[in-house]
Amino acid sequence: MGTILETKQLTVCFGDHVAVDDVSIQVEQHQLKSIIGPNGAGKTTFFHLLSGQLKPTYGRVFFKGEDITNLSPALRTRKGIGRSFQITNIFPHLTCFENVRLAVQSKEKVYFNWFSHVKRFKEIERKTYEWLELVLLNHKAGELAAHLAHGEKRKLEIAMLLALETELLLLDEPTAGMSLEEVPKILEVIKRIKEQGNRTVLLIEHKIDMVLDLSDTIMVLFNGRLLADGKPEEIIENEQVQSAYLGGM
Ligand SMILES: Nc1ncnc2c1ncn2[C@@H]1O[C@H](COP(=O)(O)OP(=O)(O)OP(=O)(O)O)[C@@H](O)[C@H]1O
Repeated sequence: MGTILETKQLTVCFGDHVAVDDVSIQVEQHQLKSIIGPNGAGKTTFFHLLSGQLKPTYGRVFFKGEDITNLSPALRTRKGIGRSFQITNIFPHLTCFENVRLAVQSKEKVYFNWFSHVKRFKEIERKTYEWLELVLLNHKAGELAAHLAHGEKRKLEIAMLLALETELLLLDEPTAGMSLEEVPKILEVIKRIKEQGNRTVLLIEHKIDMVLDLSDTIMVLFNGRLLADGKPEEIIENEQVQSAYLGGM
């Protein structure tokens, strides 16, 4: 295991407002790190800087040792950084199966030999069902994505990110807008991804029980600054974190 993602003094200003302020972190490969902090702390802005939607005013982002600060979002995706975009990445008029198959196919090479083509097709189909199974959507394979419940759409989006062989998953509040019944299912999906052991996950989440249950480490942002970064038990005990949260509320 080593560091897969690193930020050095990452900073972004909107006019006079410093939304992310001098944040230096390291994320270990195959770990799950959560980002918590009160509303407006800079969590989503920090994700924008990692995925390339925003360029920093100052500081650098490194992925697997390579400086990616100036790369576009598309190039970062190709390198293995995938972000869930609150279901805007799915094709509503295709079935769940077709959505995931598109992602699987985009990672496969196509051969123009009839026999290998048939074999390849079966392999793509097998992989597609595997991803649907992992996100607990195999029973919905034939259903149009547009007809899914909100939580199911989020799971479909995660399946597509996994099928794209994303090494680093950026999940921004995966339970946002979900019904109470849907939340445990997304929790189960993230646990399954962790159990597979070959992805790194950065998770923004307000549900603190879920964060404590899932995280190897937690970083806390407050007014754009990194207030704490450590194991869940250290974060819970941290007095600055406690007062920031209580003060923030
Ligand atoms: N494009 C922008 N222009 C100006 N200010 C912005 C912009 N994007 C974010 N901000 C400000 O930066 C701060 C951080 O916002 P951000 O959305 O990152 O917080 P957050 O921690 O994700 O909050 P929440 O938990 O409510 O989603 C806020 O004060 C927000 O108003």
